[in-house]
Amino acid sequence: MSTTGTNTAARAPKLRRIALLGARAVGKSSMVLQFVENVFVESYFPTIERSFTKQLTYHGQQYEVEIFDTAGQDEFSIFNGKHALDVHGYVLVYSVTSRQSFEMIGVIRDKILNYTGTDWVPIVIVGNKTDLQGQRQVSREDGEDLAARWKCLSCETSAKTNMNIGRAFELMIAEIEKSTDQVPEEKKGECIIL
Ligand SMILES: Nc1nc2c(ncn2[C@@H]2O[C@H](COP(=O)(O)OP(=O)(O)OP(=O)(O)O)[C@@H](O)[C@H]2O)c(=O)[nH]1
Repeated sequence: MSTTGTNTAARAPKLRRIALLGARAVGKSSMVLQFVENVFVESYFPTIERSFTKQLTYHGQQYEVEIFDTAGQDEFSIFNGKHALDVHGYVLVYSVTSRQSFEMIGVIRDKILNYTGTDWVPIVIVGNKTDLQGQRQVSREDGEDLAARWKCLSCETSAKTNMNIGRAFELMIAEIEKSTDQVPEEKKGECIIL
């Protein structure tokens, strides 16, 4: 049976670019390393900026996902052209053991919205380090309530035990697809310039 152009296009991997942003040491690099290379490293090396690529299949569609692991932010970090990334979606990571890191994702989201001049961008909120239950400062409900307010998706993860790491990236793809479904066909695949 011959393959039509449309079917071929449907099977071609879609390129999706994702940036991980959050406070220092919340586990952004650990999440990416667990997702891409299935490893967890206990030692901490502050990130400057790295990118990784991984193929995944979601709802029968192949994706080539380019992931930008960014340097940890604090309230004084300048969010400007230095961090300029062409991305489709943002994974905002906090640690469930740090209230401050939870508050930081609000600061980062405001910077993204200011920078893009929009009131909504595809975001997934991720509360990492759930294996450290005794040190919790942010409840699951806090994360869910924030996601409801921001109209985005959220989940909790542990990069250490590999809990929900794949799911966090799948939710990001889902959120991006939700947004690209709402734009005309010829605009699909275009990126938001951050
Ligand atoms: N227990 C536990 N430790 C974690 C988890 N994820 C990361 N860590 C540890 O937390 C520390 C910081 O992890 P990184 O992945 O380097 O954090 P980061 O957010 O990339 O840090 P920056 O580069 O400063 O932005 C490291 O010592 C990790 O081993 C987790 O899920 N559970």
